[in-house]
Amino acid sequence: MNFFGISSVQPLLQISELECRYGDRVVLESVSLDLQEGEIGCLLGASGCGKTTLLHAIAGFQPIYRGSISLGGKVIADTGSALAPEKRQIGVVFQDYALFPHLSVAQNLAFGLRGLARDERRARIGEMLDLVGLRDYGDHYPHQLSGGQQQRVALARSLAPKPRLLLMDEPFSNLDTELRRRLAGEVRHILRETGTSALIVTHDRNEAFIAGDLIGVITDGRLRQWDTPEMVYGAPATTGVARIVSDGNLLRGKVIQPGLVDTELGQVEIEDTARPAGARVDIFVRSADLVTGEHHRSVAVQVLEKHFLGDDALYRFRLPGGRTIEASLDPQVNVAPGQDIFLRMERPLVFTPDAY
Ligand SMILES: Nc1ncnc2c1ncn2[C@@H]1O[C@H](COP(=O)(O)OP(=O)(O)OP(=O)(O)O)[C@@H](O)[C@H]1O
Repeated sequence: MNFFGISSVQPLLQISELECRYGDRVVLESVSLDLQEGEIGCLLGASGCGKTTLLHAIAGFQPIYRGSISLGGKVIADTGSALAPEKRQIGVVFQDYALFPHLSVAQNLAFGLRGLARDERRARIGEMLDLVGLRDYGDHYPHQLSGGQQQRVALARSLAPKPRLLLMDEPFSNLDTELRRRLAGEVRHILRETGTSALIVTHDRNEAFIAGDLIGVITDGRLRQWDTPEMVYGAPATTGVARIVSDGNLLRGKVIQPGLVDTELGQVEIEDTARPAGARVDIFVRSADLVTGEHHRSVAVQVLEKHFLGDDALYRFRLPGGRTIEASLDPQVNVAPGQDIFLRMERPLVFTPDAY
């Protein structure tokens, strides 16, 4: 128990000030995060930001330049030492499933269970197949399964030896959007059922929101925020995080009076009244938070494009100053390219300029 009466539980995974390099090039810098036993963390970020490098460092496939990684309170890697990957009790699921094509599903699962007695092994395989809903597929070969089924086998194979931590690198990226999101939900359920902690790399924010208790957003090799899905979405730490967790537009602004900002898209009220008149701010407005109709804060903008998407439509507008922005609006809004429409923003997110 600490001073506040909250028991301070030792995190399962603790990464502290981690730095990784390829040659002289720094690809991860000052990365720190804690993952508690049973928690699922999702790492989000654009291609090349360093997500896979981070997973590889945790798994033991990537040397670390600075900082440390601990599992269950024991350092498994720091600047001077590294525990061999096979001794870390960490399971890994890759994007390409990596199933052995010449082995049946049951034999694939048996691969990680070579230390067990035959009966125990058979029981564990049955349990795992049940868990992933493939009870009758033990004798099938990988090529006889759909992509989603293959990924479930890969998950079962990684969970079979009861790893302390499971790492998944873009596990669903070979699947179509609908299946990807459904599997993200299933994986969450399976990890919960087995009490397995996991870190999942993805570039699909919806997948991350569905699967994760915590979301980590990486831009340019730095972990900018490590927080609940609600906080990462509702209060992104930087404009870079905002861009990764939602579609929207970044506008330059200037505080005219505390609580009121002038931008290229007119004036907008902000909750933060601590910023003084004259201060420069960046305003991020989500595409879904742009509203049409006459209002004392609205500005006339020109419709450039309209793309019907079904439930909504994606519009591109030209602001009076010349730049373009995107908005997600009701497809029933009756305007055509070339026409003007009144637009204003709601729920602006305010940042100090250049807070990437
Ligand atoms: N073996 C390597 N040698 C040199 N540079 C590398 C190597 N592997 C990755 N990189 C570089 O390190 C950076 C981070 O790569 P990493 O694979 O971790 O990114 P990522 O976020 O997982 O990307 P993606 O989403 O495309 O898989 C990239 O700029 C990449 O080009």
